[in-house]
Amino acid sequence: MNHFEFKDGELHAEDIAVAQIADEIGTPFYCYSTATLNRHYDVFCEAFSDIDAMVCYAMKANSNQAVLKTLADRGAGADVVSGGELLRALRVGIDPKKIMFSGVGKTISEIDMAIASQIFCFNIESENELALISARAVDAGMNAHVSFRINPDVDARTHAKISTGKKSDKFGIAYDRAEAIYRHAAGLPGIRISGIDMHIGSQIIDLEPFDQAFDRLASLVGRLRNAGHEISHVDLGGGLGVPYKNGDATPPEPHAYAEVVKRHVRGLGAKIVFEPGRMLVANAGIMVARVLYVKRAEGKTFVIVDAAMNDLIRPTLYEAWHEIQPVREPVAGGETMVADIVGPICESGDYLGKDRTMARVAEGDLVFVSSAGAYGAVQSSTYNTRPLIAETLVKGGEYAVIRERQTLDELIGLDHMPDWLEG
Ligand SMILES: Cc1ncc(COP(=O)(O)O)c(C=O)c1O
Ligand SMILES: N[C@@H](CCCC[NH3+])C(=O)O
Repeated sequence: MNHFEFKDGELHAEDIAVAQIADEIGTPFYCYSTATLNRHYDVFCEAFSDIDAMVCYAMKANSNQAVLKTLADRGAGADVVSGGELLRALRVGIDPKKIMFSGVGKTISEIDMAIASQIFCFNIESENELALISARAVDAGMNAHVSFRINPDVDARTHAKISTGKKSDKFGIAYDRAEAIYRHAAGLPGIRISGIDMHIGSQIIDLEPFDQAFDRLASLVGRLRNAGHEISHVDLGGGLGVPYKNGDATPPEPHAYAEVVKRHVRGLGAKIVFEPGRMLVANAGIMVARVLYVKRAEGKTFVIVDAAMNDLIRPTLYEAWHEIQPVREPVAGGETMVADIVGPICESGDYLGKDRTMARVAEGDLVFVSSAGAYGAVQSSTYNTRPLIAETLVKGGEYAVIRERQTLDELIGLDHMPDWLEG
């Protein structure tokens, strides 16, 4: 469900015409809907209302402070993967007791910051990280609450670049080594074991891999408890896919996913933690761009827009499909065209969509790219010295700019001239 709809022939974000925002702030920009964010969060939580669950939003999907605060105000905790994300979460007032720290490469300063903040838990991914966290906690005179991310060696059947639960992936502790590392951790100072964790990948549209992985994790929990370890929470990660393209296999609804979850963990008597990212924010956002040129080449038409791969890299990085349509509602039976929708960047990989049949557009028209709320703005870059674009948030009939478009002076000003080039 999302709140981007055509009304009176024009795309609206909730109750505001997207063209109005474009006229007022210029293009390109991201636009998010508060109502969709709230709705997605509520649907996910409702599916787990009958168990002890904690939802830690995987803020890597969209870490804008206003988006984060919208979800935090609804009750979300945060799954963070860097000191920067931790700071963002603390700054919007998320209770440290609802913050998990994931990731294979936590640095000393990030570990110190998380220990000092007394977060809910570190998800530890290696023996070396365990040793470092133990040492830093002892130095700080504190105990760090930890769980271990277990790699269940399950194929999530998603894009290879976003699959994380096979033993060939860099993530987690090998399933067969789990009991040994818990035994070792139990004897370390500064370490307080509190749970277990897994995350097998993203944009998963099939319940079977979840089923297999949860089954493996639940049996491991039994063995760890028999060995005397306290497993008071079980973190099942994120990964639930979202619909991007009409006609593709429909991803499972949260309640179907919840059934699989509960089948495996209901009897464990543990708090169940989730780290959803994409399913909360992907369809709560669009990217809006303006057509610069329509270029007819031999056997091909290119719609060149003012947004590019630096603003939304998913199409070229993961061959991802995002629906692209004009902001003015196409009339039934109107003229169509087949085109590649591309940006101004000097790479043939700079496209937002290829061979798309769409309503005919002309120079100056506005188009929008759907399902761009997750892994959109957060993965943007300034390649070709293109400033980071604005982000907006709509609520009812109002909108706010929640991140200004970067100015060229800000962008170029990040460079420093060494002494030998001065003058
Ligand atoms: C550790 C961890 N948790 C949660 C997520 C969120 O995944 P998704 O956005 O697919 O829900 C990710 C990203 O894949 C992740 O790496
Ligand atoms: N960036 C990826 C998802 C990565 C998930 C993070 N572990 C995407 O856009 O699909």
